[in-house]
Amino acid sequence: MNANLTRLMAAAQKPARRIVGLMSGTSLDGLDVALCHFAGHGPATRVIVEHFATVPYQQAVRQEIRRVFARPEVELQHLTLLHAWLGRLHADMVLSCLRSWQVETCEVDAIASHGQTVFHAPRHQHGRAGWPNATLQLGDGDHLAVQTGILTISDFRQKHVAAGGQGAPLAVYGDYLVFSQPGEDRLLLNLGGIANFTFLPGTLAATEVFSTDVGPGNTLLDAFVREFDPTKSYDEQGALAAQGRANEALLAELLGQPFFGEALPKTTGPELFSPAYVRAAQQRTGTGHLSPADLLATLTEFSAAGIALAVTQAFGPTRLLHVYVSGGGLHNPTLLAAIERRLPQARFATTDALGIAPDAKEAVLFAILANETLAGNPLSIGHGPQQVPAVALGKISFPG
Ligand SMILES: Nc1ncnc2c1ncn2[C@@H]1O[C@H](COP(=O)(O)OP(=O)(O)OP(=O)(O)O)[C@@H](O)[C@H]1O
Ligand SMILES: CC(=O)N[C@H]1[C@@H]2OC[C@@H](O2)[C@@H](O)[C@@H]1O[C@H](C)C(=O)O
Repeated sequence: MNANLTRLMAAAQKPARRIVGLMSGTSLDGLDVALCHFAGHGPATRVIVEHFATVPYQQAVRQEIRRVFARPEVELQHLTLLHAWLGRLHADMVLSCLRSWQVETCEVDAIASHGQTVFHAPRHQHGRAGWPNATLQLGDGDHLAVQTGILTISDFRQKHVAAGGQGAPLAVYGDYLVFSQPGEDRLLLNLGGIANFTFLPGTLAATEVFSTDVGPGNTLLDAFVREFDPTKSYDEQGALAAQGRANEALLAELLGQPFFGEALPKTTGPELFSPAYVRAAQQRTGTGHLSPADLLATLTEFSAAGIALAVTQAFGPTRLLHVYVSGGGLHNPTLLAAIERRLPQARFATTDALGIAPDAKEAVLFAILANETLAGNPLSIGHGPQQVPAVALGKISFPG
């Protein structure tokens, strides 16, 4: 048998394994690297995060990604180069994390790499009749495998699309396996560039589980803060928004986007929720004069309102939900306060209460997906339009 396959089978058959989960999200803040120790798979999965770091992207890296990020038209050569360049950059970042944690590459069974989303195009967003859902992540897994010498599983979203999904949210698989709790209706709310949640019923009925994007999280806040002050990349602690007052006319106009009326589950991205979208809404409502603080206050309310709308759409206004928050938006108290005010029926905590640091959660989720691809079986989750594709996700890259 090919030596790579022998190694793959050995990794798959181990009772426990170590997987490095990688996530670089729509905020372009950096690469999240989580070294996870797994025992078991499927509903018996036990995961411990041994080490976690966010390796920040240098400004120059962000600029290279922004040349193609969420843009319908790009320079094809640059896109091509980025695919290889990001693969190598991510490999260097993994190797430097492992060095600083004093972990040898031979002690790691696999890397689970999400890659960098550069364009997300679900059907409802691209609107081309007869064309499928589509999504594109860069940072090819072969480069990671060859540069690090570690078996790499990557490009998880394509199989989801191939099997009828929109390529996201993939959080549902890992959330279901590690965060379900009998007797507690849980909502795992992630506040990244885009906000999403997974519902985990206290009955543990897998058919009721689903995951959906709900609208912008931080993406618009970041974009306008950058525009007001290019030296900043986000509204530190939500301080600017806290100084302003939300403009109700603009808020209502922003919420008029048909995305908010669509059935759950659904996905979106900065392709739709962009500064251009906000400016057009400002023009229609004559609110182009808003101060930076008032605009940030309005956009912060917009993110909170999108989340509350989806929760109410799914569960009605009174259901008691235990919400566990993760993602960078957790560091924005103005955003959190707005969400809590709009969901008075919910109890809030962070995923720390569930044993996973909120900043590490998405990287851990991809490690869980790789663990399932290696050792698990396709999971049957959801029902009807909320059915989650029951497939093994990701592509396997051998180091040699
Ligand atoms: N101290 C802080 N104050 C305010 N906001 C913060 C702070 N730290 C992080 N954030 C927000 O969190 C964002 C990063 O969040 P995160 O890493 O969860 O996003 P992501 O994974 O890139 O997004 P997605 O989940 O949509 O792919 C930053 O861009 C910023 O908006
Ligand atoms: C296409 C894409 O990269 N989507 C991301 C993004 O960031 C948050 C939200 O939009 C979510 O749909 C998804 O990531 C998480 C990890 C997911 O798939 O569950």
